[in-house]
Amino acid sequence: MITASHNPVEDNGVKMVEPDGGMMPQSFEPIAAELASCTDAVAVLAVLRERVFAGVAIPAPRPPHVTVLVGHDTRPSAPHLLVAALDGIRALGVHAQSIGCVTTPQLHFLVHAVNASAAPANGPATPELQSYFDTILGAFLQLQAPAAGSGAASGGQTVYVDCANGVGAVQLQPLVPALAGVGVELRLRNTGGGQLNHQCGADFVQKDRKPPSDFEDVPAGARCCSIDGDADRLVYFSPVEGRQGSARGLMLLDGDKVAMLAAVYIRDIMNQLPPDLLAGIQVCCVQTAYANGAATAYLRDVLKLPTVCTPTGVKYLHEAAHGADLGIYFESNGHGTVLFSQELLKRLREAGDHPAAKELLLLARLINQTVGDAISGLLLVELILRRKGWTLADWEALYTDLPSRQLKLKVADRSTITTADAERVCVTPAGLQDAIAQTVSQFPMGRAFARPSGTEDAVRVYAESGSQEQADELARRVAQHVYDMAGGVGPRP
Ligand SMILES: CC(=O)N[C@H]1[C@@H](OP(=O)(O)O)O[C@H](CO)[C@@H](O)[C@@H]1O
Ligand SMILES: [Mg+2]
Repeated sequence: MITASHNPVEDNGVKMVEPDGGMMPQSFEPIAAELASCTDAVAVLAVLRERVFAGVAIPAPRPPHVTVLVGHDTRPSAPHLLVAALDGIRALGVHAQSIGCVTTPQLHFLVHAVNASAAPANGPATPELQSYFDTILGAFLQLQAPAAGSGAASGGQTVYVDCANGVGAVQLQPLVPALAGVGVELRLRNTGGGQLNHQCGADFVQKDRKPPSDFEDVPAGARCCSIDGDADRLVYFSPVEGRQGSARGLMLLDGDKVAMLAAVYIRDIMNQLPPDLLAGIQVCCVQTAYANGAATAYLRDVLKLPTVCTPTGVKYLHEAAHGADLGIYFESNGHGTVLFSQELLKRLREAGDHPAAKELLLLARLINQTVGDAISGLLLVELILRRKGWTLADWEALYTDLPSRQLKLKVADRSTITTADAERVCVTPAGLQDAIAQTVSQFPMGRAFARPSGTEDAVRVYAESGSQEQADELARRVAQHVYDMAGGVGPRP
């Protein structure tokens, strides 16, 4: 998948999808990093010979029935990178096929689907994007029909969608008429007229806490959501009038809130299943250190669901969620999904006509099982809110986020900072963790950590405390410790 996701339009990159539709294995990361830093074709070939094709001729004998599918997002650099990618794959003796401008999760879904379906005698099945909509949207339409006599609300609902000027603007189109038919009016904004991810998109909304561009006329209190440039992240929000002429703000329902909504709903359905069906079935919610402390407390104290904390990055969350029969994982920034194990699906199928079992089986179709998916996530949220008859305010009221602050700073060499305990504790440089802990102890409900970013040359600091001012001050003081003890460069925070 040729995309740089939520990053600026001038960036581009590659996400690799495994034959089962999963993410690139971590063991390939060092090789991918070497390939990415090659400066010419000779160097690329050398890495391929030594690290990938060790001992095999290039081009290798063409493997029968092997096809590499290539998708891309809306970046202007996509067309020439697409040609380069297709040429490169074919030069290795492998069949390559472009499937055009698709979302990252659609590509994951299609790769999984072609490999999971029985291959016809003359080669693998042809990937059809329609199968994605048939599965995900089809399941939504079946699920949204309220059970007879349930009295679930089915009134009209308008949802403003910030498409980040990315591929979601194209791929959400088929949903518009389908959802209109069941009383949900999607109004797509930032559909390509402006710059990709600039002042818009899930990353902007979640980090800057401001309504995106092209939302000036959207009324305060409206139901809105925002996806990122390759449509694998989703956050909900509602514009809030600024006080006395100040800029408008927003009520944010981030990935943590999406996870809790999904957890509440799934727990309710599971409670309707016969207990023996669930014997030995493990449910797990996976979060990172960035999950708001109030969300973690809600999981533990109200939902009483087991939770796991992993390092930042969906590959870790996905892996941990796979370890359970039902794994719910979302990063606060809106990337995540709900995974069902084969064992759970088997038991649900065996339960025959049990309404709760049928509902969970449909949910496993509605929810993209390969990777976090903004389109599938939007349908999941709309389904749950409709089923519960909830507004965004009802959803937001599940728990109250602790005020938090994220900031980043530069140090000479961020690898001098190493962490443990899912990045919540600094191991080196010596003394940094003690300094952070000492500062945190002075703040009510204080929690803070610092970690080197995996994607940027920066150290990220996260803090939460009883008030916004305290969270801001705690983050600043932790950043000062990092600056002083880990070789900060530029102005001191
Ligand atoms: C705090 C934060 O949002 N970190 C992001 C960011 O990782 P860093 O390692 O923090 O740079 O990019 C990752 C890839 O998109 C995403 O998975 C992760 O959640
Ligand atoms: Mg993305």
